[in-house]
Amino acid sequence: MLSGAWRDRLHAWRNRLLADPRFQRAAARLPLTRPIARRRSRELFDLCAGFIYSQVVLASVRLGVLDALAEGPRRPAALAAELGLPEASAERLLAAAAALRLLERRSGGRYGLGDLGAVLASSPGIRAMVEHHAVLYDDLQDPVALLRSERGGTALGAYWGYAGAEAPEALSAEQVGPYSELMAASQPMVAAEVLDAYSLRRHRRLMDVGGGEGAFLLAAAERWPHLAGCVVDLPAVAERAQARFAEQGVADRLTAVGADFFREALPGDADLVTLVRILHDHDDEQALALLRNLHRSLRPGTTLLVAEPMASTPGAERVGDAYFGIYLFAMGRGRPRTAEENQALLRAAGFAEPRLLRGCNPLQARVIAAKSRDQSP
Ligand SMILES: CC(C)=CCC/C(C)=C/CC/C(C)=C/C=C/C(C)=C/C=C/C=C(C)/C=C/C=C(C)/C=C/C=C(C)/C=C/CC(C)(C)O
Ligand SMILES: C[S@@+](CC[C@H](N)C(=O)[O-])C[C@H]1O[C@@H](n2cnc3c(N)ncnc32)[C@H](O)[C@@H]1O
Repeated sequence: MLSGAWRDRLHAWRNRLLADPRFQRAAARLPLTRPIARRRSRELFDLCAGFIYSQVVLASVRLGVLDALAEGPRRPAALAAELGLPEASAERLLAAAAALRLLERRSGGRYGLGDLGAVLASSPGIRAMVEHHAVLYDDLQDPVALLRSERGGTALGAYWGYAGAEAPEALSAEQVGPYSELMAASQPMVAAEVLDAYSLRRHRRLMDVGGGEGAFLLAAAERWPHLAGCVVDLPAVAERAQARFAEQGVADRLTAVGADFFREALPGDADLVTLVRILHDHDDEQALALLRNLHRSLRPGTTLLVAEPMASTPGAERVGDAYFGIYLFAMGRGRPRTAEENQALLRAAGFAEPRLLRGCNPLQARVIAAKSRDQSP
């Protein structure tokens, strides 16, 4: 094993080599290194141009290109009028979207859905996120100013009304509506990952803490019809959940409780508790306070699942460290934690045996299971 100092020397040598234009030209010419050189230059180009790709995705979603092509391939001229675009603009957008594999060129000058476009067209959750990113775009206009600023005071912080609120329990229906809708739209992707990672067969009662308008609880109850449960969230959000349960005719099995999860006692009758996309919203001190408050409410042996995207996840570093790292920074509080950091927080709050579950796709969430401990002295 190389020591840290030797590894640093090796990296310094590699970086000098990579920065040398003669090495770059030679690597691009040699048949053995050419594929690597091309891949690296494409990767760097993509990092520099990613904002344009994102806007092509946004335009395709907003103009309804994907919906239109979900019905079958079309020519640009035929699509232009429907999209409300001049023909030349439609051609430019369709060619860009095809290069990004949202679309594919088909025979006779037509375009159809590409493989990535087919997934995007089928997912209201991803589309809602694409639209939502407009809020973050404003805050990222000057990333250096954002990074130098005191955290808070951003458009994204205002969007997530509870972030930095003195009295989150007083948030109004108007303040919680947009984020609750966004969370509900994107929840199916997360719920699938969590429910595939952990079987609820032997559980009877699920409490989803910070469960929004109940989308995760509904997905769990649909997969496991024997299950009853409740959502705990801020009063204005719990009202939305209650209305949803009534609308779906499951209000006898699923209920909603309005409470501040930092300060109030939570119902203690569940044998499974979930925190889905919750802990990373909060700085360490608050996350620990939440876990401790939760632990106080639970019977010993209750299972807790923590599910959220995590930092340093092999193969999903860009999601955890880059996307959610910057997203939560702009939001004004919280950070993506590694699985190990989340496990340490759980132990510090009194939970035992935290273990990372095997999942299918860590992009949406990784899942940690732990148990509440006996708290009697
Ligand atoms: C021959 C054929 C047909 C195939 C052979 C090859 C083959 C097997 C291909 C597989 C194809 C396939 C099934 C692909 C599936 C792709 C999927 C499911 C892609 C999913 C993509 C998901 C995305 C892009 C999700 C984006 C989510 C975002 C941006 C979430 C943001 C969340 C936020 C902002 C949350 C905020 C909450 C807060 C505040 C941080 O707490
Ligand atoms: C990022 S959302 C996650 C919602 C849901 N678990 C999901 O994954 O779709 C965070 C949730 O925590 C709730 N929340 C924030 N602060 C809270 C507090 N102090 N007490 C109760 N709920 C709170 C919010 O209202 C929101 O529904």
